Parts: sequence; structure tokens; C-alpha cells
Amino acid sequence: MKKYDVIVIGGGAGGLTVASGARSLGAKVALIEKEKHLGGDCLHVGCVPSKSFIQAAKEIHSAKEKATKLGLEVSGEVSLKKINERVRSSIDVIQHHDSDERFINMGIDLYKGLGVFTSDHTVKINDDEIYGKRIVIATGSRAFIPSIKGLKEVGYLTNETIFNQEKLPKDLLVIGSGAIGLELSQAMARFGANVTVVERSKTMLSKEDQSIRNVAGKLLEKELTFLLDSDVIHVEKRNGKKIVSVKKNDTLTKLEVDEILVAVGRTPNSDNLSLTNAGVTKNEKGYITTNAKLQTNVSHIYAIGDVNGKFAFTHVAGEEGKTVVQNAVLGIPKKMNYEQIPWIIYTDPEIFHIGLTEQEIKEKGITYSSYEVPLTDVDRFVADHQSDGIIKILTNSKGKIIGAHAIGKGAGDWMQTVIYAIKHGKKIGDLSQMIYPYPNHAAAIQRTADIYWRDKLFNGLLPKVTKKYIKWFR
Ligand SMILES: Cc1cc2nc3c(=O)[nH]c(=O)nc-3n(C[C@H](O)[C@H](O)[C@H](O)COP(=O)(O)OP(=O)(O)OC[C@H]3O[C@@H](n4cnc5c(N)ncnc54)[C@H](O)[C@@H]3O)c2cc1C
Ligand SMILES: NC(=O)c1ccc[n+]([C@@H]2O[C@H](COP(=O)([O-])OP(=O)(O)OC[C@H]3O[C@@H](n4cnc5c(N)ncnc54)[C@H](O)[C@@H]3O)[C@@H](O)[C@H]2O)c1
Repeated sequence: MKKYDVIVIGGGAGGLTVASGARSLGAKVALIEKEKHLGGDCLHVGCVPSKSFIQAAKEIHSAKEKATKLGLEVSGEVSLKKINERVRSSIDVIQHHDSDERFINMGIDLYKGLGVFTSDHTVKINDDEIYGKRIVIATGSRAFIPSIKGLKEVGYLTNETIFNQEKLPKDLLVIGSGAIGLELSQAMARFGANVTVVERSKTMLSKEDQSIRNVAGKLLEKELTFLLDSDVIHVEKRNGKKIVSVKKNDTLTKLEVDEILVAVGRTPNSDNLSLTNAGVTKNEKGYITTNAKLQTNVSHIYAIGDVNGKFAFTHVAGEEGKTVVQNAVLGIPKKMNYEQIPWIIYTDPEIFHIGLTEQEIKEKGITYSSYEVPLTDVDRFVADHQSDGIIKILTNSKGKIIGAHAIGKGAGDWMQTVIYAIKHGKKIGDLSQMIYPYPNHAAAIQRTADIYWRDKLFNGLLPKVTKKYIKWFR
């Protein structure tokens, strides 16, 4: 039996980080992937195709808007086949970076097939059985399919199938208004589909700050129809159409659609590993729980990425991967810090999130200040004629940033400075103590931080002292 320092099960965002990191430190590494290509969900059915899809939708939307403003009526059907060919070409380029050769050339032994535990130190792949001193589970997740009567029989799309479609549905029903639901709904609407989103909660984007939700709601309602606080209870097929019964309180509405997209959250890929052979336990939803060092209940087996159920983002899987390399290969204890995980929802405009929302701060009873600026107050957004949005920074009583949120054109990029500030324990005042080249979008941050200084200058002790000083100086 071949022996390894580290066996990694799953060649996606998390697994590839561990495999390359461990190998670069000189460890003997085996990497197991069940699919034909490395890269996982993010590359094949997640981040990359969805962002390529969204960009195509943005271009179509902007072309139509510009043409209409100039008096040119644009009509005609978008070819989903062509769009998905473009999506495919983005994946193909990035696939080179995650190619088998690249990892084999690093000196990693790559096994293609389903990895299944035979004991807490051994894994079987087809006819091979290998031994690992440490084993890292990085098997990701898949779309959760709710048990709605008739759904399975009539068929539905998920993130795994939408990027293979060739025909745009005229009427599309999307179940779930989270990140996947909203990003893909808006894109499909921009391609020309009539999109209705059914959301079980009373609000969409329930993880976002209320101020962001308000702005997002108003903007997205221009393009999508929302049925909030509603449940799809039954689906059937009639005359080639899908008839969907939606229940809100005691009212039942029937919708006739061509296609259904399911985006109600994820379920972990922990059921294909024979975990009991290794003694690894999971929670009631199937997620493999870990401690802050990413160890499962079996201390030499780690679980990272979507499969541990903490934060389902590529950058989190990557960060957890680096943490595991330090713990499992170098033996230098390192804990993951989940307090300041940023994320971006790539709707148009984008939504940026880091730290606590105002509601969470209130619930925790923290004394706080909130600084909010509409993007109409920031010159560049006005000049671009794209000033829909706001930025909001929340601080504790000492000015330390404990949450930052934005919705606006490119917010995911220009809010990066705030991530840096938080990481280095900077206060809101520090954000205006640097030069913002005029007129960049990041000046929105400076504008917000300026409110802090204005409050201090006009309302604090400082103006009284400076008044006296100026009198004396004269
Ligand atoms: C539509 C969509 C859009 C998204 N957009 C973003 C985004 O913009 N930004 C962001 O940060 N995140 C985004 N995500 C989330 C992101 O894709 C995931 O968080 C990330 O891929 C998780 O990485 P992972 O390593 O845990 O799993 P994955 O990348 O899915 O990798 C798991 C790998 O394990 C393999 N595997 C599973 N079981 C076994 C087994 N038993 N043996 C061998 N191999 C196995 C799988 O085939 C897969 O290749 C998006 C997700 C979706 C669905
Ligand atoms: N831009 C990004 O970083 C990005 C993009 C897409 C996905 N992701 C990751 O993937 C994860 C999964 O995305 P998602 O959108 O599937 O899940 P989600 O948890 O973000 O949202 C699911 C939504 O579906 C609703 N819902 C649940 N059951 C329902 C039902 N039966 N009927 C109607 N609504 C129901 C929930 O209330 C919630 O609003 C995200 O949480 C995120 O971590 C990230």
C-alpha cells in the first residue's frame, strides 16, 4: 500500500490549495478527484460560469439601454447557446491553471475516481488503496433539492445544468432568493426571460444589512417579480408547461412557467465517503463539523470548504486550506478566524458584506455608530450615471470598524480597502487619512469616513479647544 503524508479528497478550491501547499513544503501528497477535471464547483458550475453568465447579461442589458436612450428600438431573442459557449470558453482558459499536468508536475500523485474511507488512515479509489498520515476532506456541496410534490417528475434546473442550456425559457420560476437565486435570476431576466422568484422568508437577502436590503429590493423589483413569504407546494406538467402552485398564508396562486431553477441552499458531499469506516461524525444536515483548527472528531482527519458547513465561498475554502497546511504539515497550530469573512453578491449593482449588520450589532447589545452615504454624493458615480447604491460603515464606541456594507457599481472591488483596514485593526478615521485619486469610486469610503471626522470636529471637545487656540495664535 502506498503511503502519504497527506491525502486530499476533492480537487476543488479547498483541496487544490492543500495539495499544492503541502507539496511545496515537501510533503508526499495524494490528491483524489472523482470528476474528469480538477477545479470543483467554483470552476465548473459555480463562480466562474455564473460570473461569465452575469457579464454577458450586463452587456446585453447595457447595449439595450444605451440603444433605447438613443432612439433605437432593440428586439430579438438572445441565444442562450451562444452565451453558454462563451461561458464554456472562460472555464477552458482557467482550466489550464487547474490542469492535471500542473499538479502532477508538482510531484503530487493524482488519483481519478471516488475516494472512499476504508479506515481512519486508508482510502480506496477504484482498485487502489492508499494510506495517509493525515487526510483532508474537501468534497464540497451540491444543490439542495426541497421535497416539493411533483418537482422531480416535471424536472428542474440547478447550477449544474443551467450553464448547458441552449434555449432561453420564456417564463422562469426561481425557487430561493439567496446569492445563486438572485445572481442567476437577474441574468436570465436580462437575457429576456420573465422571471418570478419565490422566497420562503419574509425578506430577500436575509443575511444582508437592512439598508442594503432596502436598496437592493427596490432595484431588483424593476427586473424581477418577487413572491416573498411564499412556498412552492406542488408542480405538475400540462400541455408542455410547468404549473406551479405557490402558497402564501392561506392563498394559493398557480403560475404557468417553462422552466424552474432550484436555488434554496446547499447540501454537503459527505454521503459518498463511507465516513463511518473512519469514525468521522457529521451533524444532522450532513456537514462534517470541525474545530477552529479544521480537525474533525478524528484529529488527523480535517474537513474544509463547503463540506464543513461554515461559509460556502471559494475564498473561505482557500483560507481553510492554508490553515490546514500549517496545522497538518508544519504542525504549527493555527485557528481559522471566521469573524471578518467578506463576501460579494454579484448582482448588478454588486453587494459587498463584511462583519456585522446593524441588526446583529443591536442584538448583541453593542454601543455603535453608523455612517452611511448614498452614492449620489460621490462624484464619480454621478459622472458615470450609475449612482444607485449606498455605503454603510458601522463602528463600536471607539471607532473600530465592526461591519461594512455597500451596494453599488463595482462595490466588490472598491470596498477591498475596508477589508485591509479591518484586518489591521484600523479605525474608521484612518480611512480618510490617505489620498484617494480623484475621482475614483473608492472615494465613497473617504466620504463615509469624513462624516466621522465632521461629527468629531463640530460636536466634540476639539472645536472648543481649537477656538481658544486660534484666538491665542492671532
Ligand atoms: C452558482 C454558484 C456560484 C458561486 N459563486 C461564488 C462566488 O462568486 N464567489 C465565491 O467565493 N463562491 C461562490 N460559490 C461557492 C463556491 O463555488 C464554493 O464555496 C467552493 O467551490 C467550495 O470549494 P470546495 O473545495 O469546498 O468544493 P468544490 O470546489 O466543489 O470541490 C469539491 C470537489 O470534490 C470532488 N469530490 C466530491 N466527493 C468526492 C469523493 N468522494 N472523491 C473524490 N472527489 C470527490 C468534487 O467532484 C469536486 O471537484 C458559488 C457556488 C455556486 C453553486
Ligand atoms: N457571489 C458569491 O459569493 C456566491 C454566489 C452564489 C453562491 N454562493 C454560495 O453558495 C451558497 C448557496 O447559495 P444559495 O443561493 O443556494 O443559498 P442561500 O442560502 O444563499 O439562499 C437560499 C435562499 O432560499 C430560501 N429558501 C430555502 N428553502 C426554500 C424553499 N423551499 N422555498 C423558497 N425559498 C427557500 C432561503 O430562505 C434563502 O433565502 C451561498 O450561501 C454562498 O455561500 C456565493
